[in-house]
Amino acid sequence: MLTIEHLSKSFGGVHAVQDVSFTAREGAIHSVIGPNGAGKTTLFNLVSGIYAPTSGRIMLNGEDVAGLAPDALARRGLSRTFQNLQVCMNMTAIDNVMVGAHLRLNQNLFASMLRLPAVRRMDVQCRAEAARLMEFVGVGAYKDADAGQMPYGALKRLEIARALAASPKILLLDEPAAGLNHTETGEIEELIRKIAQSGVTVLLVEHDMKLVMNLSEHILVLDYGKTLAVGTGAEVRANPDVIAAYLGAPA
Ligand SMILES: Nc1ncnc2c1ncn2[C@@H]1O[C@H](COP(=O)(O)OP(=O)(O)OP(=O)(O)O)[C@@H](O)[C@H]1O
Repeated sequence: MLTIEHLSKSFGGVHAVQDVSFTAREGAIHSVIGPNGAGKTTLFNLVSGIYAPTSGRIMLNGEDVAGLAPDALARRGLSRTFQNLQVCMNMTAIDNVMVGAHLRLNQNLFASMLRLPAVRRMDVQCRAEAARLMEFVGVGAYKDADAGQMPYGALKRLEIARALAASPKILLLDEPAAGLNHTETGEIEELIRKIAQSGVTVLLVEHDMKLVMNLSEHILVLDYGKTLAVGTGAEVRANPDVIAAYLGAPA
């Protein structure tokens, strides 16, 4: 479904991602881990169309999508969340989720301005779907709330609902547990599992190792922009290079 081939990205003299290859299996949960500055965010930004690669290919369902903009990728079934919340606080929670659906829907501006019946019907459907997704991620109680009234943990879930509103086949989650307490992290773990069980391929960047190890079928470890190790949780945990990179000691 998603294959990254020899992907590299440099910023001037900084080689943030160097010759990274990776394949995501449909319906599975994959994680990208590595010490600070390893290149995880850059890799996510490449895959989600925020950066164009310096070299390499990003194949999504057989098409090279490297350099396509995020909205073009959303229409091809790839959406993401952000490490720092990208929720509009002056909008209602449900309107935030509906923004995600509009990435996918091909709305004619003229028809929208005239509020034609077909547009109104689509709006009603879109709102119902957004409400369903809010229930799915566990923030159904905030359907009528302004986003600004929601606690941080609920906003993290709201952002996931917005990404799901684009009906992705592959979902990139950038540090979904950042800033969450132990209980909330456990709940996010359950939610991510539920998303994968619904058939969505998940790609995760996360610093919480327990969450990564509990969830991931496959892990890519980056260090200084390069692939340090790949494998299952047990494999990467036992890898002396990975241990050295995290502890800062020679293997
Ligand atoms: N826009 C940019 N311009 C210049 N250098 C950048 C840019 N983005 C990232 N870098 C550099 O690329 C390297 C990889 O950074 P990146 O943010 O991808 O790492 P990371 O693994 O996500 O780190 P963290 O875990 O701290 O978020 C770092 O050396 C960083 O300083």
